[in-house]
Amino acid sequence: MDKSYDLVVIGAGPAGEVAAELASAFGRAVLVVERSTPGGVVTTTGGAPTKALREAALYLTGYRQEEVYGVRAAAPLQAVMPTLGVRIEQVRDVLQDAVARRFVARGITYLQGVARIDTDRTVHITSPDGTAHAVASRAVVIATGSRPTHYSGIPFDDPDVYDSDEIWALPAAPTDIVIVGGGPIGVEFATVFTALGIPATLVNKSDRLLPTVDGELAGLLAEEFQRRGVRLVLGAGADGVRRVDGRLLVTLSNGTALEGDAVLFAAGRTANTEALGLEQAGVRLDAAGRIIVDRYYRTTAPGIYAAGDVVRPGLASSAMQQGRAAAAHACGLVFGVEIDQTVSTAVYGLPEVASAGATEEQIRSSGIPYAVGRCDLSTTPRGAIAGHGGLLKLIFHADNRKLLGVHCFGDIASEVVGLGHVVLQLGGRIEMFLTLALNTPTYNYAYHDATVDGLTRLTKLMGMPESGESPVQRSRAS
Ligand SMILES: Cc1cc2nc3c(=O)[nH]c(=O)nc-3n(C[C@H](O)[C@H](O)[C@H](O)COP(=O)(O)OP(=O)(O)OC[C@H]3O[C@@H](n4cnc5c(N)ncnc54)[C@H](O)[C@@H]3O)c2cc1C
Ligand SMILES: NC(=O)c1ccc[n+]([C@@H]2O[C@H](COP(=O)([O-])OP(=O)(O)OC[C@H]3O[C@@H](n4cnc5c(N)ncnc54)[C@H](O)[C@@H]3O)[C@@H](O)[C@H]2O)c1
Repeated sequence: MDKSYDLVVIGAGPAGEVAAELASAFGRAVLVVERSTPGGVVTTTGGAPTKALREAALYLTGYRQEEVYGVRAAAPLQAVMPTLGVRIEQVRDVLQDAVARRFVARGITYLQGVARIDTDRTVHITSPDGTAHAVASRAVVIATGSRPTHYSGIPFDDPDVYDSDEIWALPAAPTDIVIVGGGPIGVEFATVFTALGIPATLVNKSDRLLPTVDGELAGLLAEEFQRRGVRLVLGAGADGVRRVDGRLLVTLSNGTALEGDAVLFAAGRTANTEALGLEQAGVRLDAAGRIIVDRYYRTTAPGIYAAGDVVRPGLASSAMQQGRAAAAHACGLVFGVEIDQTVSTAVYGLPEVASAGATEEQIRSSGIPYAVGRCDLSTTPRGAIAGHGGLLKLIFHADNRKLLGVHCFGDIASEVVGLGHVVLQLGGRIEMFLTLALNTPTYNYAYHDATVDGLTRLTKLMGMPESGESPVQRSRAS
């Protein structure tokens, strides 16, 4: 045995990093094993590179500024493509270096290699040069993440059929592209290709985009995509891809087919559980191949925990919360066990779509009486200056006026929902926004107008209930 640790963390993505840092902050001896680079998917093919790509594509092509200023200071596509690659590498380097530095600063031992767990929580590590290590640990956190799901019938070995890991190796701009999957990945890549002037078709099995997002915002995004020339094919699944006369043909469940120069398949992710020795270690998987955990992120094997995408592919934010909770329990710490139950998401489309809390569909089906306040962002000083519209939508309980959900469609929507997220966490009422001297011009000022709108609608409803379409929905389930 090379050494003994209090905690061995397998995987240096967001879940693994925060698990390690919490345990180390409380004086535990921690080893992180990572087969690739520090930072996980967020820094290699996920959150940071995709947003860096989007931001660079929008900036270099002047895409969203043309309709505001009437001129487009765009660089030609041939010049833009290499610049995008350079920029993404810079962002990756900054973030991977930052994670590596944090490990050093926090006294966490970091070892590059592939890890496998043995029966007695011994972890075997094979370094890139083939050197084998074996370490003992009081506890192990598995944070090995996920990868794109490959479905049978989809020829991923074709050089022009990509998943969201391989798309980064695109050698040149395709003449057009079919994107399969209308979840966050499909929406974000449709945004990038459209900004670059590459015709994109987006196919989604579900009859709407972003099935987990508030329907009103998903509808606004679909309208905006169509206005900008994205071809949307909703309610049809892609069941095959083949080559016909040099082009790719994507066959759909509705009997039709779509043609493209390239295909991006972005329809879900699969947990990385292979070759970890889980079976001999006693760690059980569910039917979808994900590690089964309890509320403390304990697996079915004593002293072995799992967190992040390997438990359920989701967001970096929730992966971090789970990693912290797992490490806290593994090390007997009380700090950090609580998980934020407010669902919060941000998808970086055209424009951003972000939410915290319940959607209108969820609230309606729960039978809670609710009201909605809206603000058209183009009517706020900040929106007018930017020249871009959008929507801030606040949903609140009609009886006690507690905020239930906040949804935003517009520039920096991912930042704007933060204020609502805090009020949701505090269990605050909608009028809490009126107690804040919200700075202007800011997009956050829209909370003021949306609150006044919501209260006005609520008062009208309470005072004079009437049939027909009402801005305030009183929907008590029978
Ligand atoms: C294209 C894309 C965009 C995304 N955008 C966002 C976003 O904007 N916001 C957001 O919140 N989330 C986003 N996500 C999701 C987010 O990236 C994941 O939820 C998050 O990375 C999960 O963190 P994790 O630590 O569980 O796993 P990962 O980040 O996948 O890290 C797991 C690590 O474990 C390592 N590993 C695996 N097996 C072993 C082994 N046997 N031994 C050693 N190391 C191993 C891997 O190399 C990897 O580094 C995006 C995902 C994708 C694919
Ligand atoms: N900004 C963000 O937060 C962000 C960005 C990218 C990815 N992610 C995360 O990464 C993970 C993967 O994202 P994703 O978009 O691949 O998956 P997803 O599961 O969120 O969405 C996949 C979509 O593809 C559709 N689909 C499935 N099979 C299909 C088929 N054969 N034909 C057509 N449509 C099909 C589904 O109906 C669904 O709408 C998610 O957990 C997501 O939260 C988050």
